[in-house]
Amino acid sequence: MRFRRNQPAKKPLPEPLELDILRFSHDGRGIAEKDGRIVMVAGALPGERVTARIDKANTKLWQGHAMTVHQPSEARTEPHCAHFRQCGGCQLQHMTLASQHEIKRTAVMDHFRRNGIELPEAPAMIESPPFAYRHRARLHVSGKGQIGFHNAQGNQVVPVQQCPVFTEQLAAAYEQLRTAAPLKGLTQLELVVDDSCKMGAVAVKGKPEALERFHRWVEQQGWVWNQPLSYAAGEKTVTAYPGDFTQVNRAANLKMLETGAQWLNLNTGDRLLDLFCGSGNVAYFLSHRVGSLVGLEASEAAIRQAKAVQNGDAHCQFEVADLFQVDVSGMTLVRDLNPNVVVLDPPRAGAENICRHISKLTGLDKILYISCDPATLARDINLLQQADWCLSKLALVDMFPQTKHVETIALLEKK
Ligand SMILES: C[S@@+](CC[C@H](N)C(=O)[O-])C[C@H]1O[C@@H](n2cnc3c(N)ncnc32)[C@H](O)[C@@H]1O
Repeated sequence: MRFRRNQPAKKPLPEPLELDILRFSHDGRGIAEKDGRIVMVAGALPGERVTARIDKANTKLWQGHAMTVHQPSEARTEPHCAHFRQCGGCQLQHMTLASQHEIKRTAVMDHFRRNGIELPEAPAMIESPPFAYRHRARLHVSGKGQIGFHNAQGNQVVPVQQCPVFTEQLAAAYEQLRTAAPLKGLTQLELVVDDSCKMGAVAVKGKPEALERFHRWVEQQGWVWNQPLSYAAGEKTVTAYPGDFTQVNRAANLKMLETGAQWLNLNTGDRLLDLFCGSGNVAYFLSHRVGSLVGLEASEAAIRQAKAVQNGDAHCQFEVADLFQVDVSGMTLVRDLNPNVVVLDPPRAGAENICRHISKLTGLDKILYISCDPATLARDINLLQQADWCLSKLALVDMFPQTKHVETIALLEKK
């Protein structure tokens, strides 16, 4: 016989309550205070009085969502998408683009302040079309074979019919996929459209027979799943397989690269080291402006693509490297390059290890840091400042409108 220990009875959640929303959280929720406790309310804006249902209650923090808004803020707008609230993809569709920019600016400045960096002024925002910007999407499939995005908790697939942040071509392909593709047995797939409107779709996770069936269907549509797609990078064209990293917002990506190029003001005497280079989006945008270039990246597939588009660019070299493990200053390829400019474009984890050691590259005088996570960017810039680097330019890039995410680009110069 097995005995169960008595579990303490679960405390019931508090009744819905009326709250005055005081400020934003970094992820776009409204913050209120009640009896010395912080209450985070999804779908509520500063200045609003709302009735909120509490979904999670700890001693010091309650979390919930707005059921009724009694005094709407001027920053409030009607969400475009019927799935807003259920779908975890967008968090900010209920607010104007100007307020979205304000929260993103505040979030970046707060992260910098926490790391001891006071910004003299609010950084500029490189803007993007607010909708129809996304040319690539990672999608999930439910047990019933319905396709969509995860909910905010990441534990359920929301069967999305249409997504307003998809470009027109991606939206048309999504409709075809949703209504006609054999999805049962898959759990994750990626859909992408390249700069020549060629479609790609690759099953990422699922049962082997479901993957095979899906890829046969992809081929029947004239789409690709195991061939590279093409993207403009300035004067060059880079390629990447469906499922591999490419910037999701092509228009904002180009504006960001133009800003970076202007800040760096490169010439043919420059030697550029591009770390986390992917298949060469940044490297090829800048390659014709520099004398020599080395790109390093962990993905073998991406490096193969970067090498494949060199077209006689003998001054560009690309190699596979795990940049979280190696000290780049010790690599022969890097020592031979003797870079004076580094581009860093790491994943969300940032580039802490590199920032601790980068000053060993004694010829270096400029670092362009492109980041998709302001928390790790601020941590890394703090490290660089301690090693005699000075933050000389900073801009935000609205790479993911309607979502809480923001891209940031920073120029650091040696003191
Ligand atoms: C934000 S993407 C930037 C890619 C490229 N610069 C671009 O614009 O397309 C980050 C890149 O870091 C690579 N990466 C992730 N972990 C890595 C590691 N440990 N070492 C080297 N590269 C890594 C990813 O494969 C991805 O290509």
